[in-house]
Amino acid sequence: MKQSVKLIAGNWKMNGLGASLDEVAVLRRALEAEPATCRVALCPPATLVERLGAAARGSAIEVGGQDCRAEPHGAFTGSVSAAMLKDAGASLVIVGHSERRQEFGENDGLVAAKAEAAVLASLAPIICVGETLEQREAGKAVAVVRDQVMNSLPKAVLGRDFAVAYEPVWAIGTGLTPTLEQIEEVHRAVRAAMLERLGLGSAAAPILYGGSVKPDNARDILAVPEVGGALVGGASLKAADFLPIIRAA
Ligand SMILES: O=C(CO)COP(=O)(O)O
Repeated sequence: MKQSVKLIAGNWKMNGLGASLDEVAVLRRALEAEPATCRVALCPPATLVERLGAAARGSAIEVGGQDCRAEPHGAFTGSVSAAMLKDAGASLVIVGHSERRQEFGENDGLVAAKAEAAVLASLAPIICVGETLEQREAGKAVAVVRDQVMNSLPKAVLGRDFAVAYEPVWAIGTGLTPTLEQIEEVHRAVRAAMLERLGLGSAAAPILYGGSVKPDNARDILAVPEVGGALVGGASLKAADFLPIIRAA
């Protein structure tokens, strides 16, 4: 199923201080001069969500968080709830990024709970899945990703704004990408799993590709069937890199 409007989301990870908002101003001016034909979002560190929201206010740039706690509030030192991100001006939140699955031991059940918390707070979750290099080399990529989709998507996303992001762990920050055929194979499997899990109501939710998306490969990747956008790490930090990816959508 071809999506009409793609979503290009930038994940700044733990990069960016106040000065990075200059890049947002550059991006904003470029998009005001020539509007994007896709949705554009930036997910900065939590400390910058509010300021980035202010810098982007009135523009087409949406703001997102990079993670949220599944619980609405409580004694969870260092955590941020979905409602707090919403209150700070976010409209989206990434959940289940492989860096959190690996470094913080987050499993599919927790990711599903976070995605549910996000929709309850009226945030659109971007739910991440993806295989490790070991799993791909063992021929298990499709099975692993299918399993993650079946278990990381709560029923609560049905009828809501949400996206799934396929990010092969071995492609993140490495400059390596799967072939276009491999991307298509996994994206088709993700769509099939979404339909099996959630039914036809999930057909409009985009499936983003993430992992070493750059200005020079974005056009080809975004033209692959079932690729409904991109989740961009390193190349989202500078407007000069992010803008060509937006233009390729
Ligand atoms: O993890 C990613 C986005 O969430 C991808 O990061 P890179 O684009 O830097 O490979």
